[in-house]
Amino acid sequence: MELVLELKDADDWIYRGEGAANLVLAYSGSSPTFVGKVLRIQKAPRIESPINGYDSEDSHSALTNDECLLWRETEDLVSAPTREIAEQLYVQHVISPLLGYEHVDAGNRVFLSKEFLKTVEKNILSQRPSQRVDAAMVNAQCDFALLMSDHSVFPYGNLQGNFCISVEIKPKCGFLPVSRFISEENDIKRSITRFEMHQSIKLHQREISEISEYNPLDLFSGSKDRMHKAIKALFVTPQNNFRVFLNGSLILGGLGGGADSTSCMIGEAFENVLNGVIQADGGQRTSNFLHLVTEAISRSGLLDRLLEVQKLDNIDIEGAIHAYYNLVCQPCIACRDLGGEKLSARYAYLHSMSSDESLKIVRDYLIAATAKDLSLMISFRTREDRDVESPYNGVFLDSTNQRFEYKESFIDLDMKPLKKMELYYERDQQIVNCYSQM
Ligand SMILES: O=P(O)(O)O[C@@H]1[C@@H](OP(=O)(O)O)[C@H](OP(=O)(O)O)[C@H](O)[C@H](OP(=O)(O)O)[C@H]1OP(=O)(O)O
Ligand SMILES: Nc1ncnc2c1ncn2[C@@H]1O[C@H](COP(=O)(O)OP(=O)(O)OP(=O)(O)O)[C@@H](O)[C@H]1O
Ligand SMILES: [Zn+2]
Repeated sequence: MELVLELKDADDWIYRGEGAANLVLAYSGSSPTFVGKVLRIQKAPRIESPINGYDSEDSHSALTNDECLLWRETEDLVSAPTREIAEQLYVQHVISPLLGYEHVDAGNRVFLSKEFLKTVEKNILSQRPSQRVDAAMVNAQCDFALLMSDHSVFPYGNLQGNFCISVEIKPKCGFLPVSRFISEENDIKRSITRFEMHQSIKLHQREISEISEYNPLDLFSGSKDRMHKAIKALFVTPQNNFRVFLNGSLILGGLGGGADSTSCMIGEAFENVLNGVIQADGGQRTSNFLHLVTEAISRSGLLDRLLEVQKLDNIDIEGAIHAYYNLVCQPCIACRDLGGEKLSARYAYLHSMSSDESLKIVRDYLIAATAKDLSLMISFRTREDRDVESPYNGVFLDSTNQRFEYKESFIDLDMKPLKKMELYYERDQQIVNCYSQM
């Protein structure tokens, strides 16, 4: 049976957060169908741009012809009647096998009445960050949303008296590119992470107020000490890379966007909120909690799996862009901009590839792009010794003598539009140039 949300349901849905493309609402009512779920609603930018994949004329059509070619091996995806359905199938058939079905929820479609959408948008307006409000609104043309597990709680509610504390990490790209197609001018990319370089342009454009202390290479290093260093850095400079929720309420980081660095006051407030969650004296709870997160992440090995998917980008955008122009059968803008016979010769190899090879490069690049932009949510609750049948992994925190169990899920697994390849190429150059100048 199709689920439909109508005006009468609107007040049960409260603001949980948002990114650039979607608004996420949590359920506060009592219907068993929705308890423990979130609703992910598409947004529409106030200024449309086809290059971002946003084009109202296009938004209800399915994939473009070139995208059908790209994803032709995933048959269902190509025959999907709308782009939204294709995107859901992408998560199911392309991403889940790579990241693990048990860590991915592709969601179920729920229909929304216009009145529901309008009322919800009005109800949550005051909680949305102003820059997100200025950039986009609810997509009124879209009459459905995705109903997904709320990863900041455990399914079927918490055991009595128990809590759920969850951490959301957007790790970004965890490796340095080694592609031979990176030009000499951009050699810096081989030694400085994209994340670090991106900070310069973000600072310059006042998107952030301070440079992050976080280094993705530490998080993905496999060394527990370095992972811990990364988690501590994320805590200090959460930006849009780190959030903590207690029973679904945000207790650290920015709701719907980035957050300023963690001041002493915020740090103290966080330490106080952890009272009753982490059994330690004041002053030690945060530190123990960050150890707990490190322990869980390093045990699970999920970041190794994620890194493998990110590394499907193995020739860098400076290589993949040429394959893109092969695929769309257009003159290569990258070769045009690079100019000079010597440079063109370097890329001639890419332009002489078979169409299957070009397709594979671009497909892998776009899958990697999803993996570089997703977030990982890890939720913890205490485990009693008697909970032996629990389906979740356990972790023991020596310093507090507490046993926890945790589950890990990936969110934000959107398919990136093929057209975005051009933007990726431009952005890559901008990031390197800005970093080099500063
Ligand atoms: O390119 P990046 O690294 O800036 O990533 C974009 C993200 O910026 P970030 O650097 O994480 O602050 C950006 O995040 P914010 O809006 O900055 O929170 C989006 O996730 C964007 O994806 P999409 O356009 O919503 O599909 C992301 O775009 P994609 O590159 O993943 O397509
Ligand atoms: N299944 C979920 N369970 C709990 N919280 C969620 C879930 N999905 C999303 N959220 C919350 O909502 C926020 C926005 O969701 P999401 O990242 O999917 O938006 P987006 O617009 O696609 O992001 P981006 O800007 O990266 O494209 C997340 O940062 C997270 O805090
Ligand atoms: Zn080229």
